[in-house]
Parts: sequence; C-alpha cells; structure tokens
Amino acid sequence: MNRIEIRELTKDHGPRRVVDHLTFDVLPGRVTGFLGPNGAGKSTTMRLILGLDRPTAGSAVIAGRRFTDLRTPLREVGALLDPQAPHPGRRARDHLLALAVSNGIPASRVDAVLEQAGIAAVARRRIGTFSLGMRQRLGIAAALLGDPGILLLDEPTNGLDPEGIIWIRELMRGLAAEGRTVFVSSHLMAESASFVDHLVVLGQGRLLADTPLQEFIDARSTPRVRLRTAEPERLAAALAREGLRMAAAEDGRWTVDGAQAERIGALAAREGVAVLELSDERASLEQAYLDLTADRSPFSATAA
Ligand SMILES: Nc1ncnc2c1ncn2[C@@H]1O[C@H](COP(=O)(O)OP(=O)(O)OP(=O)(O)O)[C@@H](O)[C@H]1O
Repeated sequence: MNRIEIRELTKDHGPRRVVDHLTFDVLPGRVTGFLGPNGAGKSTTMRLILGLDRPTAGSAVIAGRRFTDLRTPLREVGALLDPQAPHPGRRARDHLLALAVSNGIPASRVDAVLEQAGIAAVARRRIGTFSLGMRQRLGIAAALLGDPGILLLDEPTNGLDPEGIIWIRELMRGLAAEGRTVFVSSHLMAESASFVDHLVVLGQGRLLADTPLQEFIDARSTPRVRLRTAEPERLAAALAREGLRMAAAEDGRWTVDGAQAERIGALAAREGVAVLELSDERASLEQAYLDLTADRSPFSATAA
C-alpha cells in the first residue's frame, strides 16, 4: 500500500506544459531520487501528488487513494515542501503540537520527532529566529510526526551544512530500510548519488529515466582506464592495433576510453610492456546526468 502511482500526470500553467504525461511508480523500501534541472517540474509534481494543485490530466495515487481522499493524511504521508511555510512568530514545539492535535496524533510524538530531527534544544525558540538549515529540520520533524509509511521531501538538503547532509542521508536510508517509501527531489546529482537507490529523472516536465542508480551509471558512461607506463609508445602502438587510443592525462598518466583494466592489463602482458599503474576509472554520475538533461534544461548553457 505504501506506494505512489503516477499515471499520465499532466499540468499546464496557461499555455505552458509544466508536467507532461508522467507515468511511474515510487516503491517502498528504497530511496527514490526525483532529479532534474531547475524548472523541470519536480515541485509541481510533488504538489500534484499532495493534492495542492489539480492536474490538467492524469492521476496521482498515494497509499491507494488520491491524497485528498486520505482520512488521516499525516499518518500516511509526510511531506516537506516549503521550509519557510510555518509562521515565524510560532515556537517550533507549538507549531508541531498544533499539527499533532489537528491530526489526532499523540503529543508524545512531538518530542520524539524534535529529538529525531536534532532540534530538541531549540524547540522553544520562535521559528523566525531559525536558520534555513534549522527550518529544514523542523520541516522534516513535521513530516515524521504521523510516523507515515510514505515521505515526500522536496530538496531537503537545501541549507543544510555538511553534517546536516550526512544526518539526512542516514535518516532517509534508515526510513527506507524500515520499509517506508522515500521520494526525495534534488537538482544536485552528485549529492543525491550518496543516498538514492533508484532514480526518476525529469527534463522539461517529461520522464527521462526511471531506473536503479547503478544501471543509470552503467548505461550512460563509457568505461575508461587510467594507467602509467614506462613505455608509452610501444603500448600505444599495441592498443592502436586493437582499435584503442591512448590519450595523455595529467601527471604523466594516460587514459584509454572504451576498455576495462582487465583487457589492457592482458594486452600489455602479451606485449611485454611494463605497466606501473592500471585502474578502471569510476564513471561520473554527474556527467551522465548532465549529458541526459543538458538539452532539457531552460538554462542548458549553464548546465552544460
Ligand atoms: N503557479 C505557476 N504558474 C505558472 N508557472 C508555474 C507555476 N508553478 C510553477 N511554474 C513553472 O513551472 C516550471 C516547473 O517548476 P517547478 O517548480 O515544478 O520545477 P522544479 O523542477 O521543482 O524546479 P526547482 O529545482 O527550481 O525547484 C517552472 O518553469 C515554473 O516557472
């Protein structure tokens, strides 16, 4: 039941199509990253899932129903959308307490989530005095309040310091390990790679990829070997006979595209060329993502 089902979801704002026939599922037990350049339509999709916007066409079903038909929404779905939303004059604890009371959630949960979000010490301070990072933590505390099976987090790492980012990474991984559905948006691929199992990538409102993280990397990056040798000319000649090209890299090292270390090592051994260093280069997820989304971003000049 803890799944999100998106079918042909479409949203127009005036003449502009912001979300374009999206179809995908978000499944429990893993962290699904919702990625795309600025303006791709991620926040709009989340708003549609949460019933804050009406779709032009298509549907978003969460925990088996439309969000607006859920009887106790906070107990089924926790969401972090806009950390600036809570009233600045309210004290953090009072804000959570009001949410709890209006949703039939026991007050004891308030202290539990304040603790879990690492803001118990500032619980009696007014929200207006909070930094963006503290507001993000408060937003996450609110999302966790009803102990929901599904979490939707829009750019939760915004404003967090490195320690905060590690904290949220561990939190999301822990929630997924408990069997919950975690759907988290970001426009930063490199950062997301450390906590995401599965990727849904959006570009100009359209679905570009719906795939496990590792498959995404493997499918979009050519293998590359980095090596050091005392006899570059001989090795280059031997590689050329196999249709491979050796290119000079920094610090006197060389790279070979389109091959793996195993093949280059065997070839060098056959030729009797001494290889001093040989390794497969890790494919860059960031590059794969930029390649995929480059021409789908309204700001592609900067994205590329
Ligand atoms: N109420 C609205 N009226 C008109 N256009 C809108 C409205 N809401 C969003 N848009 C436009 O829809 C597009 C998608 O916006 P959205 O906020 O969903 O993107 P996003 O992927 O979440 O981007 P970001 O990473 O910058 O948050 C943007 O071009 C935005 O300007």
